[in-house]
Amino acid sequence: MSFPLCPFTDSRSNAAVNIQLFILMPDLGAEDVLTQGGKDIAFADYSPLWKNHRRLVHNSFTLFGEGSGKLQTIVQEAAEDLCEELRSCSGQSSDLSPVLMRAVTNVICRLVFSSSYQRNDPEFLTVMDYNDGIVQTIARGGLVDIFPWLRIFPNKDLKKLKQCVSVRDQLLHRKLLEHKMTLTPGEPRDLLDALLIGQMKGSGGEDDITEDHVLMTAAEAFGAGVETTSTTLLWTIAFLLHHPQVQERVHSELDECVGQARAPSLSDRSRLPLLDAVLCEVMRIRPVSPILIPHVAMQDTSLGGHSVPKGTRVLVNMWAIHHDPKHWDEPEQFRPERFLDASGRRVTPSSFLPFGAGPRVCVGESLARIELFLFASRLLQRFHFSVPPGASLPELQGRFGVVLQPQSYSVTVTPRH
Ligand code: HEM
Repeated sequence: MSFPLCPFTDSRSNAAVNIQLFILMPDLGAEDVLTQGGKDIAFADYSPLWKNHRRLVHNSFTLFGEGSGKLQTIVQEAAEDLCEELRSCSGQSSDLSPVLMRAVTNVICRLVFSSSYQRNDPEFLTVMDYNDGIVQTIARGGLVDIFPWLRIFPNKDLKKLKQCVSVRDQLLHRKLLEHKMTLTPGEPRDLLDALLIGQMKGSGGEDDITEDHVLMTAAEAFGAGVETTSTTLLWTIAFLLHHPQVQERVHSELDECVGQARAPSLSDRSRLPLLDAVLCEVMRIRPVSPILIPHVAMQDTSLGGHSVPKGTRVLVNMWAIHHDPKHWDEPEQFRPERFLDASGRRVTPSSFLPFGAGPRVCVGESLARIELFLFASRLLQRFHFSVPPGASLPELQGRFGVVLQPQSYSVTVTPRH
């Protein structure tokens, strides 16, 4: 029997459960440096403290998300800046990656500590610089520390990582102090405020978060929220270059349902099912996190007939789930229609899990979906994307950095109106 293999690991999945099992090995350092030994959410062990911490973050994303419209305003403004930047290089061959990265980083800066930056603001350049340093050193290390069975993290990368993390922590610490001095309990302005209020409300129990948890959560919003979202947008444009007829249909949908006079808003989402389906199909065919984040068995158990001793590191092979021919007809084909029913309404197949599932499902899922929709809809409302004359179509194989990303490619951006 053959199984859909994730090309980015060398392990065969078990088709019944699509899970890969590894014996837990000692951690090697980078994860500790990044998170002060698990004071974030993603790498913290399951515990009452982690539950409380995650709840605080989830509640603040909900507060700023669909309900209040604050996040919509932040993303729409960032999308406007992005469009202006693209307009200035229209007709030229461009690499979208740094432009998208800047736009998404700016959203996270506003959401986390309410700073809104111009492109060349020195503080913004510092943020971009240390984030890039962290991403590059981790990617070069082959994710060894996050996936520690791979190999020892090279020392020079660990040194560079420590430098970047130190600059990051100094900046976040300064923001934290400024926030403490201007905080109004009951009126959180951003994620830092919401976490500080959560910390102040602690009852002195074992689930109280500390100031270090507040700092590491702020840091994690960048680590988990920038590369994932900007890379998904990059994949979206790459697939639309390969499928120009799909791009045309998305343009028509936007013209009919939104027009040109105003920016798309979240209330348009249900009226733009094709665009929504394109984003889903991109996350199915190229999940940026194809083996999620490693999980650990908390007790002896079994999965699909394999015994799983307590402490086993468990990897969920999302790549295999998203490419399993039992669930997806011709899984290698890019077909947004999979996510539409016969009357064109959006549907969600049960084997579609780009944000994971269960208690450790991505805590930024709703935030990410809002960003993806608002950025993609505004970009496609205003621009046509094409392959520059003489250039090749983007390579769709992908490469594994911190996330699964496309090889760099160039695109010509042409204003539509
Ligand atoms: C397209 C964008 C994104 C994708 C595809 C994505 C995907 C994922 C996946 C697959 C996981 C692991 C789930 C598991 O192991 O079971 C995860 C976890 C996580 N994500 Fe995201 N993510 C995205 C954006 C974001 C954003 C914007 C944030 C926050 C600003 C965020 C914060 C987190 C955190 C904190 C965790 C760890 C959750 C926990 O362990 O409880 N993510 N994400």
